[in-house]
Amino acid sequence: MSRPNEPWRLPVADRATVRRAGVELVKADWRSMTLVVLLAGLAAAAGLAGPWLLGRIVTRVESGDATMSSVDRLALGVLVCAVAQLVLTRFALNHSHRFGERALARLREEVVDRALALPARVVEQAGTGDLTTRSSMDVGTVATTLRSAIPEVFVAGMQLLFIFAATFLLHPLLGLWALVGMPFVLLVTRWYLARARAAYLVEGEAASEVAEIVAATAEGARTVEVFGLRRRRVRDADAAIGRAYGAARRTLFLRTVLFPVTEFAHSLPVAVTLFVGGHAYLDGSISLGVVVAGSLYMWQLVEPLDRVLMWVEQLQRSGAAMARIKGIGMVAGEPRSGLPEPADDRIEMRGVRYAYVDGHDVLKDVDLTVRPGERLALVGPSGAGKTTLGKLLSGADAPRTGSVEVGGVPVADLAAADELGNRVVLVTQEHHVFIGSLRDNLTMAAPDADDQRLLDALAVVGADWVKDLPDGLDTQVGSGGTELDPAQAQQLSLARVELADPHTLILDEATSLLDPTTARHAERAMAAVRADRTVIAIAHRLQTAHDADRVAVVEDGRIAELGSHDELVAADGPYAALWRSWHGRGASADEGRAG
Ligand SMILES: Nc1ncnc2c1ncn2[C@@H]1O[C@H](COP(=O)(O)OP(=O)(O)OP(=O)(O)O)[C@@H](O)[C@H]1O
Repeated sequence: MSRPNEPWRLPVADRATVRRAGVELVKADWRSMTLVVLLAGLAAAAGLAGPWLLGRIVTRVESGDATMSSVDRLALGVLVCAVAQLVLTRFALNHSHRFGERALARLREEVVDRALALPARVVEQAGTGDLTTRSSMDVGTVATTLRSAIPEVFVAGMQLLFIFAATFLLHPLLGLWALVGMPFVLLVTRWYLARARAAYLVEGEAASEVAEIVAATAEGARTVEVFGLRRRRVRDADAAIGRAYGAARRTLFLRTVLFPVTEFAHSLPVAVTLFVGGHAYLDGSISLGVVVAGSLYMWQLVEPLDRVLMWVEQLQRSGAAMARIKGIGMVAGEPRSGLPEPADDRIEMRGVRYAYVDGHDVLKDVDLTVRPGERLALVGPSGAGKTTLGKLLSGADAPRTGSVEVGGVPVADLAAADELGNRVVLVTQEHHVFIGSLRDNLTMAAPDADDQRLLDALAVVGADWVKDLPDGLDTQVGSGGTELDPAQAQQLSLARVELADPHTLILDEATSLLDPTTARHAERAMAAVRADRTVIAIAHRLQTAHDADRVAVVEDGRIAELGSHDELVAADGPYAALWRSWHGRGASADEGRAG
């Protein structure tokens, strides 16, 4: 699948990591797994008693010493064993599914944690398609295995072991012939296993590529239309689908060799037992009851062998899926535990360099100290690096070199450990309303907050509309629920900030799309949240800079000037020029301040 200009992809974990991950999932819930194995073993044993009892009935009838009551007793035994098998299997499956769901929940949480911890630059490089496929399709594949694979493989494995043992005990000759299909199974499984992991990894990667192209085309539909790129996108999508089709055909080919050969190998012992047993019966060396029981055992062999095989295939598929899921963590890194507590609220950037694309630094040796409680405005021409600076200050990404720390602890580490949200928060113009109740939307910022605290936070941002909601904090919002207008959505997200209670806000004051009345409400809500906090504002309006304690002028990835509005105007440097051009060429600083 290697192609020229292949895009950068998220990595894939090696076999040892996948094995360790599987073991850890089982270890985390080992009691439940032990119970499942025990129940499954008992069910398998109960299943074996049936053919053995049937064989005894045949032997008695054949030897002529069968009475009505002895046959009835044996038949009742068959029935009891069948019922016992049914009940034990039911409980084994019930426990195994519950184990699977718990393990899956842990895996899902891990995927979400790791995906959220991915540096923004990595997400952009990898594309959302790959990430989405890994966290949905791949998690789904592993889910199927977690729910059923372990108990099913155990049940089937034990059944096989017991059946072979029972056949040997019944008659060693029949026991030996029972193994006749094994060499075929071993050879074809070896052949398959040598190829399956690579083939399934390619299949997963091809699915990611299709998802990526579809997502990117949908997101950029207007651009595609405006620039007449439709044909090109269709061609790219066709090529990706073609590769996905080829990858799926390869895995299909592997299955079409594996399954028929093993089907044949499974049926072979039944035919051989009937043939060899029949001859032995005719020459009087074996009883009819033994041949019947032996054939029934061989017949019983087919189903667990089929199941084991199906799961071998599914395990390969989910091993590849797990390798892709664990690959996300390889970039995000393990969550760091035991981070020291920041000594204070001071934010320091030292010698920071940062690049989106290797070799093109967009921040170049930035040093900046933000004092607790101050209002700092970042200004500068478009593309100078203000937003990037904001991203690094908010821990969304780590610098390439240098450090960004709050109270002496790297902000990116605090963000990865989920410890930054109550210290430094980036407030943008995107105000996401999550599907769920209003309460859910708020408590995500403060899980322990009671209703009164939630209502107080809403009151701070002026969200009076909460009183009019039919179900109050229980009102369902987000897609499909009560529609919140842009101003309400902003108030909700600012109420979340108020609840998280960070000491520092980084405000990306992107040009607002709100209408004037809504903008006024929004401004009031924002002012309420800003009060008593350190504020770093990425300013698009110079009025913000004018009102700030200090202004940092960013030019070409560097801080060109730093000082108060008055100092910078007096210095007559780049800021003074910006200020003058905002007020009209030649305007005095006093006039500017009045504006
Ligand atoms: N995701 C990205 N991938 C590659 N380059 C990027 C990315 N985002 C920004 N850049 C580049 O980094 C540089 C700094 O961009 P940044 O958005 O930080 O500037 P800015 O000062 O905030 O600009 P604006 O005022 O227009 O928002 C620019 O040259 C921009 O093209």
